Amino acid sequence: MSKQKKQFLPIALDITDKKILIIGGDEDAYKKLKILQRSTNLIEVIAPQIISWIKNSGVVYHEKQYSKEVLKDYFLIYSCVEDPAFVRQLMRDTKEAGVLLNVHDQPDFCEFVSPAIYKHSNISVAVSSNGEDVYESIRMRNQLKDYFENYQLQKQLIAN
Ligand SMILES: C[C@@]1(CC(=O)O)C2=NC(=C\c3[nH]c(c(CCC(=O)O)c3CC(=O)O)Cc3[nH]c(c(CC(=O)O)c3CCC(=O)O)/C=C3\N/C(=C\2)[C@@H](CCC(=O)O)[C@]3(C)CC(=O)O)/[C@H]1CCC(=O)O
Ligand SMILES: NC(=O)c1ccc[n+]([C@@H]2O[C@H](COP(=O)([O-])OP(=O)(O)OC[C@H]3O[C@@H](n4cnc5c(N)ncnc54)[C@H](O)[C@@H]3O)[C@@H](O)[C@H]2O)c1
Repeated sequence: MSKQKKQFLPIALDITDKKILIIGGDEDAYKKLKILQRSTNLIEVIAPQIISWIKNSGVVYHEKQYSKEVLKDYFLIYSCVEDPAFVRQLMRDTKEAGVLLNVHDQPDFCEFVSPAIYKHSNISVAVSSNGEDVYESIRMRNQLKDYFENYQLQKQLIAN
């Protein structure tokens, strides 16, 4: 039987005073951290080995293995670990703890996916392909970014 296609709902979540956990401490985790830092400072990282870029980014980090007891302290979990056995266990743990999980670059395992975002003051434009074509999302976000930046520029020119 063919697998049912996933459906993702684009929404905007209130993350005020809510901590986000990134599991994994390599370059992928760093990229994810930089994206999340555009929206919040309440991010923590856990991994047995953490690269210095992450350590120097001002984030709270825990240089140790993840264990499921930590999940209750966080609102969202982003995993940047490749090991499939680890991911399978993490999916069970997050389900049990009732916390939402994003698995970096693996839509089949994601309970939410990250859109490509353009943010200007209070306006956010978020593009998602329902987890199907991230390159198209990034391309479209970049086009929208150009459009909005030109629009801002034109407004400034008219005002002066
Ligand atoms: C938008 C962004 C947000 C973010 O990550 O926060 C994001 N990916 C970004 C970058 C990026 N991703 C990849 C590269 C190539 C370089 C590299 O390999 O490193 C780059 C470019 C780069 O890193 O510069 C590879 C990739 N990504 C996924 C797959 C698997 C697949 O498609 O099946 C593959 C392998 C594809 C292949 O086969 O080649 C999957 C996902 N990536 C998503 C989001 C979700 C879908 C969103 C949607 O619905 O469209 C989803 C489903 C899950 C998730 O991760 O949430 C962020 C842009 C940040 C920004 O520019 O602001
Ligand atoms: N079983 C497998 O198939 C398997 C397992 C591991 C890695 N790999 C492959 O090996 C390559 C490189 O592996 P890698 O070591 O860079 O990837 P990795 O996914 O093991 O590690 C990525 C990051 O996650 C962290 N991490 C690993 N286990 C963790 C845990 N229990 N708790 C918290 N953080 C943890 C690491 O410290 C690292 O920072 C990848 O391409 C991957 O596909 C395959």
